[in-house]
Amino acid sequence: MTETPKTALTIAGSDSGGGAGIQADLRTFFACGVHGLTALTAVTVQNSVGVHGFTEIPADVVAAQIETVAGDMGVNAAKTGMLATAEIIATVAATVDAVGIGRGRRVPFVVDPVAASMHGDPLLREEALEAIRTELLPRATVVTPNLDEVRLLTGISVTEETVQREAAEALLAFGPQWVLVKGGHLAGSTRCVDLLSDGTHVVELEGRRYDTPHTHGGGDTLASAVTAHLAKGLGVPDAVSVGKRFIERCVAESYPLGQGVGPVSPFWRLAPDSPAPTD
Ligand SMILES: Nc1ncnc2c1ncn2[C@@H]1O[C@H](COP(=O)(O)OP(=O)(O)OP(=O)(O)O)[C@@H](O)[C@H]1O
Ligand SMILES: Cc1ncc(CO)c(N)n1
Repeated sequence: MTETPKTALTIAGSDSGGGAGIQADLRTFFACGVHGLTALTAVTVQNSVGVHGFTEIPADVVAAQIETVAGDMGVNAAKTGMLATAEIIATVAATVDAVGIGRGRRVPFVVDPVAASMHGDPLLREEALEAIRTELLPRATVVTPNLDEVRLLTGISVTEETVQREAAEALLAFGPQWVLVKGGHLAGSTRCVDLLSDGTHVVELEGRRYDTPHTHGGGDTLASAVTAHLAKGLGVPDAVSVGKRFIERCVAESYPLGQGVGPVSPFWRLAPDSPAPTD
């Protein structure tokens, strides 16, 4: 018999194109050596060109998925992706509380406050933003907004790296333990810097910026890699640092697919000479 791997739960939407959402989360969990559990929140009709619509899953079914795997298999770390509506967000908040997931609890909780696809198509109903602020951010061990999400949540436009700190402070005021302000959308630089802060420790995670349009699923893949490494027992700064090295390589290995934006790729992890960044 093989030893049981750690488990990571993703609470997220499906991307029919397979590059983002729950599909990206599962392949990242696999690539990082943890067993992936899922609570599906919405089904998007999506390809490399954009999101053509979505249907959400009833909130009680989202809750039941979380409860049923947590009660039987146990969850070592969890993350959120697309949550679609204020009702689903409130239900997820109550359910993670009930099963011991979240800031200050046994199980670390990564909140990726997904608001729109990289094409600008909405993945969250407008009225649900306030629910992210009040229901999810206070429960987050780490929140991982991109720059558009930073602007929506705080009103701060990050146009240069120096403003990432101010944005992190503004987000910390909503109550998460750590904030990771991702810098993928800061154009015009050869480096790609994400800023991690808990208000006391501020860490600049610098990576190379690759000149590729194919970064679909990058945010989901980073948040999932962080979640996987939290599940394995790393602390937040180490899990984020490993996650950043993981996503950097996934962007380097991204590929074209379809007429639009191709996905980042964790396939390099399958090569026998490619140890995980923590190995
Ligand atoms: N061209 C690039 N080269 C290297 N790393 C990148 C590049 N673009 C983004 N990244 C990294 O990928 C991760 C995701 O960042 P980004 O800000 O793009 O998130 P996102 O907008 O949520 O992603 P998504 O494309 O899934 O919507 C970050 O660690 C960022 O630094
Ligand atoms: C389902 C889904 N979740 C998240 C994203 C953001 O990458 C996306 N495009 N689709």
